Amino acid sequence: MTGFGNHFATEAVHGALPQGRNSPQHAPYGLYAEQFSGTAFTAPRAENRRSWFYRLRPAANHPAFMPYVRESLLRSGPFDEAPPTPNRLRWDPMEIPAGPTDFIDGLVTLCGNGDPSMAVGTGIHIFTANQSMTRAFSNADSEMLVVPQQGRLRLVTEMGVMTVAPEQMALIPRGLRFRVELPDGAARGYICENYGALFRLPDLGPIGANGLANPRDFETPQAWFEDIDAPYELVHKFCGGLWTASLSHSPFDVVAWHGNLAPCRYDLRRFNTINTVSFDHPDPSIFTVLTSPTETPGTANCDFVIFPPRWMVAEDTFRPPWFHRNVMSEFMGLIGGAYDAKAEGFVPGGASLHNCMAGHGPDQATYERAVEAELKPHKIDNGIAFMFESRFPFRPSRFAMETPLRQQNYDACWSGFRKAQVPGGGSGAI
Ligand SMILES: O=C(O)Cc1cc(O)ccc1O
Ligand SMILES: [Fe+2]
Repeated sequence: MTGFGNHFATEAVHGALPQGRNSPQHAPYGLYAEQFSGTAFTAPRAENRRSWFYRLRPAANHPAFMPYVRESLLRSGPFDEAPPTPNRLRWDPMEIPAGPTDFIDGLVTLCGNGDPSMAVGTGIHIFTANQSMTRAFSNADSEMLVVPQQGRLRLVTEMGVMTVAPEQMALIPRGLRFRVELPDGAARGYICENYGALFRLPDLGPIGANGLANPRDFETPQAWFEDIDAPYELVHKFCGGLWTASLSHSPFDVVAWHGNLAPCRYDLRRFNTINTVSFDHPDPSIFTVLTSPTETPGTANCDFVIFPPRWMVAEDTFRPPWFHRNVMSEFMGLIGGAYDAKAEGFVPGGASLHNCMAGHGPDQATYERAVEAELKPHKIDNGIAFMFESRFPFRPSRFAMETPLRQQNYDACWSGFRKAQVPGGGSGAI
C-alpha cells in the first residue's frame, strides 16, 4: 500500500476488519481490538498518528519482563560513558561477526544525543548479523530508521512483512514488534533511533508541490499474521535498558489493521534529486528525505539526508561539498560507491562524525582535483552516501572511541593545504 502516513485499511482474512467503528462489542471472529499510538491522543489532527489492530490475543498477554542479561554494545541517551569530543572521527566498516549473531545482538552504538526518556535526540547504531531472528524485538524508546548497506532484511512486523535491500530504507514505528530475517545469510547497515518527533517528509517551500521524496513512493505492507502457539521470546527496549519476556505464542498475530501509523519502506533511488543548474553548491538540506522536527522551526532533531546519483553542471563553481563549520552535527555513512568530498578513507559500511563547529569538507586530494577539473556536465553515478544531521552534538560511545576501526589519522586528510598568497604579503598592521 502506498503513500507516506496514509490512512490504510487491510485484512489478511476476509471480514476481519470491523466496519464503521474501531472497537465493536464483538470484533469479527473474536479478535481483540487494540489501539497503537505514535503521538499523544491530543496531538493536532494533522500530526496525529495511530492505528487499530485486530489480533488473536491482546499485546498485553505476556508475563513480566526480566532484565536481558547479555553482553551488548547497544547504548542509549544520555550517552555519558565517554567524554564528548570536538574531534572529527571516522570509522572503517565493522565485519560481519564470526559467531552466530542476530539483529538484536549485532547492534553496536557509535554515538547519539539526547535522552529517550525526554523524547529528545537519537541513537546511531551499526548492525551486523548472520542469523535470522527467531524472537521478536520492540523498542519503546524510538522509531527506527533502518538503512541496510549489505544484504537484504526481511522485516516481519505485527503489521505485515517487507523486504528491504541496500539503497532502500525502512521506518519502523516506536513499539512495533518485529523480527529481522536475513534472506542473504548476512547483513550490515545503519540505524537511527529517533527519540524525538516522528520522521516526516520535509516541507518543500518554493520547490512546490512535487520533488525530493514523493509521498507515493513509500510502501507499507498489508496485514499478515502467523498463528503459532509455542513459546516466543520478546526482547523489549525501554529507557535504554533491554528486557525479555516469554510469550505463549507468536506476537505476529494481527489479522487486520487500519490507521496511519505503520512501517514503511522507501527506495532511495526514487528520490527526485534537485540541485543547482546555474552556479554554487547548495546546502545539503536540498537532499532531505525525512525530518524529525523540534519546536524551533527548521532546526531538526534529526534530518535524514542522502547524496544520490546526480548530474553536476554548475558553472564557475567548486563543485564538491565546500569547507564548512556547521552549527548542526553531522553523522555520515556510505551505502556503496564513493562520496564526492572524500577521495579515500570513507568506504562503504564505514562512518564519519563531524560535530557542531568541527571544520571539515573536501579532503586535500578532492580539493586539488576539483579546482583543476574541467567544468563540463558530469554524472556522479557512484552509490549513495547519507547523513543523519542533528541540532544536538553526537556523543560517541566508548566503543566508538576505543575500537581499532577508528581511523587515528583522519585529521591528516586536511593537513597539507598550500597557503594562499595575497599580494603584499600581509604585515598585520592596519
Ligand atoms: O560534510 C559533508 O560531507 C556533508 C555535506 C555535504 C554537502 O554537499 C554540503 C554540506 C555538508 O555538510
Ligand atoms: Fe558537512
